Parts: sequence; C-alpha cells; structure tokens
Amino acid sequence: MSQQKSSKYTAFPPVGLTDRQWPSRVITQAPMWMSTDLRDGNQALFEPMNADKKMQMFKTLCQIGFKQIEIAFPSASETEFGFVRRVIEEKHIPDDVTIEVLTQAREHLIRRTFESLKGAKQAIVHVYNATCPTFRDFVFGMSKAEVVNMAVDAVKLIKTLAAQMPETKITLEYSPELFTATELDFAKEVCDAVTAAWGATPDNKVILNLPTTVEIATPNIYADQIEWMHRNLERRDSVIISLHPHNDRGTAVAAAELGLMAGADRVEGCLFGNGERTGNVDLVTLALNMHTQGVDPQLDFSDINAVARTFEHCTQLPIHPRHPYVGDLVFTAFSGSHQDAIKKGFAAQKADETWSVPYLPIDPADVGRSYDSVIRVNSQSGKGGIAYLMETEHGVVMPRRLQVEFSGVVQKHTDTHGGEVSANDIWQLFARTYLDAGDSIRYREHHLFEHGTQQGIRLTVDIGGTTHVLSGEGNGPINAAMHALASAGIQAQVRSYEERSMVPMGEDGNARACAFIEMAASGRGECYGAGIDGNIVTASIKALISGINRLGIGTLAVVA
Ligand SMILES: CC(=O)SCCNC(=O)CCNC(=O)[C@H](O)C(C)(C)COP(=O)(O)OP(=O)(O)OC[C@H]1O[C@@H](n2cnc3c(N)ncnc32)[C@H](O)[C@@H]1OP(=O)(O)O
Ligand SMILES: CC(C)C(=O)C(=O)O
Repeated sequence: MSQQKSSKYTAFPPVGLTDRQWPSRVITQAPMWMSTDLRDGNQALFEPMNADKKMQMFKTLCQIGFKQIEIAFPSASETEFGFVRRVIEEKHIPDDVTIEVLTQAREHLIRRTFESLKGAKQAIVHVYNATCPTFRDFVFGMSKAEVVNMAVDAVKLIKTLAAQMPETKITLEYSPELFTATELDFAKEVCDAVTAAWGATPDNKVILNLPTTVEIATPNIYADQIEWMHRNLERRDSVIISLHPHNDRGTAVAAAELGLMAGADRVEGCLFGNGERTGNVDLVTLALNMHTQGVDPQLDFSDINAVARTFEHCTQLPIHPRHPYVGDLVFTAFSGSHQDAIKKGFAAQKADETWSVPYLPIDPADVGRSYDSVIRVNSQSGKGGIAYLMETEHGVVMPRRLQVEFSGVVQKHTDTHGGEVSANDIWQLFARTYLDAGDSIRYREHHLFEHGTQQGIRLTVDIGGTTHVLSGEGNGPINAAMHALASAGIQAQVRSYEERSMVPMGEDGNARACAFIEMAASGRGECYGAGIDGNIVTASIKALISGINRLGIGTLAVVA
C-alpha cells in the first residue's frame, strides 16, 4: 500500500450520458484557435512579459496564424492597459486578427476594459465569473440566482458599453469559471441567461467558453460534459462552444481532442502548454496532432525551432527535451531496434507518399527539423543506427554482415567509454579498424596487365617495413592480387566481395569507391577488410590488404 492518504479524495462522479456520441466522431477540421499566451500564459510567469516581449510574442502568434489572441487583462495593471493601447495606437493588429481582453464580472473593471479598447476595429470582450459550489459558498457568498445575476448584469453592461462604441465590433465571450466543477444544469442555466442577455443570434454569436479551470477528472468526463452542453444549450446556432483545458492531470490535450469530438467549435490555450500551474492546453501539440491525422491545423509550425526560441526568450521558461514535436530529443532514437526500423523506414519511404516511418509519427522536416539528430548512438544502440550514420554522414553503405561485425567494435567502445558516440567518432573507429588496420602489410601501388585470358598484376607492398614487388595472375584483379600475396606465403580465402560508390564524393569532388571483402584464413576465423580509393581496383586491393592485416596473417609473409 502507498504511503500517501488517497482516502481524503473522492472520485469525480460520471455524467450519466448513456447515449454519448463523441466516441465515434473524428476530428476532420481545425477549430477556431485562440491563443491566451499573453494573458493566461503571462499571468503564470514568475516574471510577466514586459511590453516589448509581449509585442514580440504577439507578432509571432500572428505569424503562426492565430486569428484570435487574448492580449491582456487590461484592468489589472497599467502595463496590461498600456499594452492594449500600444497595439491599437501603433496599428500592430492585422486586419484578420481579433484581439481579446479579459475582465472579471465587476462594473469598474469592465468600464476600464472598454477604455482600453478605444480605436480597435474589432475585439472580443471576455468576461468571467466562477459558478461552482465552492466559489458560490466560500468566495462570493452568493446563491445560484445571485451568481446568474452577476453574469447577466456584467453582460448587460458590456452590451451598453459596446453600443456606445459603434466603431468597434465587439464580440462577447463568457466563461463560467470552474465549469467542470459546476453542476451541469446550473452551468447551462447561467450560459443560457448570458446568451439571452446578449441577444445572441446566428449572425452575432456569443462565445461560451467552458473551462477545465482546474483539471479534476478524466478527459472522457470532460467530453461528456461538453456533449451534454452541446445538446442542451439554448440557441445552439447562436453559440460558439469554446474549450479552455488546463493540464493538472496531464491530460489537457486529450480533453481538448475529446471535447472537439463532443461538439466544441473553438479551443483556447498556449504555446508549448504554458499557463497556470501545469499549464493551459498545448496548442502546438494539438495542432500538430491534427496535422499527423491529415487535418490541416491552419497554424504554421513549419519552423518550430524559431517559435520555440521566441517562446523561451519571452517566457524565460525552458522547453523540455522530450516535449512533443519540439523537444531536442523527440526526433532522436538511441536504442538499436528503433534505429534499425527507422533506417529501413527511411529507405522505404517514397516522396509524396503517406508518411509511414516507424517510431516517427511526423516527418521532422514538416516542422523544420533536420534528420541529423534522428539517430544517435550510445551503448543502447545496434547495427542499424551505426549503419545509418555511416551512410548518411559518411556515404558508406556497409554490407549487412559488416554492420554486425562493426557494431561489436562500436559497442566495445561505448561500453568502455560510456556516453554517446558522434558520427565523427564512429568514422574514426571505422578508419582505425578497417582502413588503417595494421602495418604488417601496406599497399603502395599496382600495375595490371593482360596475360592471354588471365589478368596479371605486379603489386608493390611494404612487408614489415621493406618494399617488395609481388607478381600473380588470376581470373580478375582480386584473384591476381590474392595469388601475388600467396607467392609471399600469405594464404587466405575471399568469402564475399562488395564495392559501392561513396556519396557524397571526396573533398576533391571526385567519385570514390568503398570495397568490402570478407576473408577467412585457416585457424584465424573470418573478418572483413575495407578499402577506399578513387580507383575501384585500388579500393579492392586495399580492402584485401586490410582483411589480411585484420586476420593477423601479414606477419606470416615469407619473401625470398
Ligand atoms: C482562472 C483565471 O485565470 S481567471 C483570471 C485571473 N487573473 C488575474 O486575476 C490576474 C489579474 N487580476 C488582478 O489584477 C486583480 O485580481 C483584479 C484587478 C482583477 C482584482 O483585484 P482586487 O479587486 O484587488 O481583488 P483580488 O485580486 O483580491 O481578487 C479577489 C476578489 O475578486 C472577486 N472575484 C474573483 N473572481 C471574480 C469574477 N470573475 N467576477 C467578479 N468578482 C470576482 C472575489 O470575490 C474577490 O472579491 P472581494 O475582494 O470583494 O472578496
Ligand atoms: C478566465 C477563465 C477562462 C480561465 O482562465 C480559466 O477558467 O482557466
């Protein structure tokens, strides 16, 4: 049994919506998005953004494509009021963007809010009062009827003030704060009273924002609550149902997705899940989740790193390396079987075809991330990842059995040294193991000649530091070279041979070949040799000599 006392809590009661429809619905289009980064996000920072940072964030939000942005709680402070004035007076608001401002349902705060909006072309005035029992009983000390009146009085005042400001098109948003902790029939009663007081019509809709001010139940309960409101609210055709999930239980994204399936039209949240306590719903994750289902989110995160940089600068909050879609490590696989599957998936993925690379739910390129960090190697890695880095970073496509052999070399290195090995480290290991495999025999040069139907070779090598010219004939250059080496007492068999061109080319821009020869020698087992050269025959002979040195039989040479 755990030590913490769970008995002091009770489970949230089910809604009892037995004919719920949302589980079989699918999200097929983006909702209206509203960013509250500059309000709910900002009010949760240990150091709220100054005006310049707010402006930078506002511009970024506009660039991403948000059409509704809650920019302040203008009656809260001169800073907040001043920011609203600045965006209006300095004409920073694009024509297709509507700014939004929040106020409590209190007369002096509403009046001050309207003062801040003078000169705006359009604005959403967002008014809220809590409706749940704890607020009614402990905070307001009000009956249900008094709480309804509080909301309705605020809405009437907003209607009056809006009428006095005909140059600004005012949309009303109302939030029954702590909606999810409010009795559903009472939430509906307050919302219906607001809709009626505003005189909402299909051409002048009211936004009813139904927040999980504090997330207190599983997301299916939120979906039931939203579907119940969607089905029972009066004048549904004159109402925009908005979601405002918080993430106290870590399920805000799920709550928003299920809430949309349950009939909501709009979602409020913040970039990367900033916001009070555990945050508002993460709009980036929500949007990119839609993208990965083939639904255009209507928000542009094609350079997610740039958005992240602005976010971190303005909020002074770091983004976790495993944050969905944006974290430094989310497109990285360290473990062997993942790397192997990703490598094979990349190879099979055709341009313009449905994305289906294992372990990567999104193409990193869609959010402006490169493939560079997709595969990183440490002691958890296997041959697939190592082969991937050798191929993508160094243009060396290794035969499968060589992958197995070389991964043992890398594994030994990571076991000894710990930590990650870079693509460059892997290359150094490859070069030390195969290209510079020992100096009992060193290649210097060769000359090929025809001898009847046979291929002849004069092969110049250093054996034990002394230069020798060995001759041999065979049915091809490799066979001839084997015979030349055999004339010096070096006996080995070639088990397999592969040669591939390397991409990219060498530093001089010329093509290079990489040859791999699998060899065996009596009592010495089997191993690979590898050679790289601009000349394909030279690459093969170097591979042969690499194999001989690795088998340890170069020292057995006997030259007359
Ligand atoms: C869930 C949310 O995120 S809601 C948004 C919360 N954001 C903020 O509060 C940030 C900005 N807020 C502020 O600057 C201030 O709180 C102000 C200006 C709004 C109000 O300041 P004050 O008048 O000093 O009140 P205070 O900050 O102590 O808030 C508590 C008062 O607000 C009342 N209140 C709380 N919510 C509401 C509401 N939605 N409508 C009306 N009154 C409310 C409380 O009953 C309490 O009233 P009381 O002092 O008569 O008991
Ligand atoms: C003002 C409301 C919408 C709010 O921020 C909340 O309930 O979390």
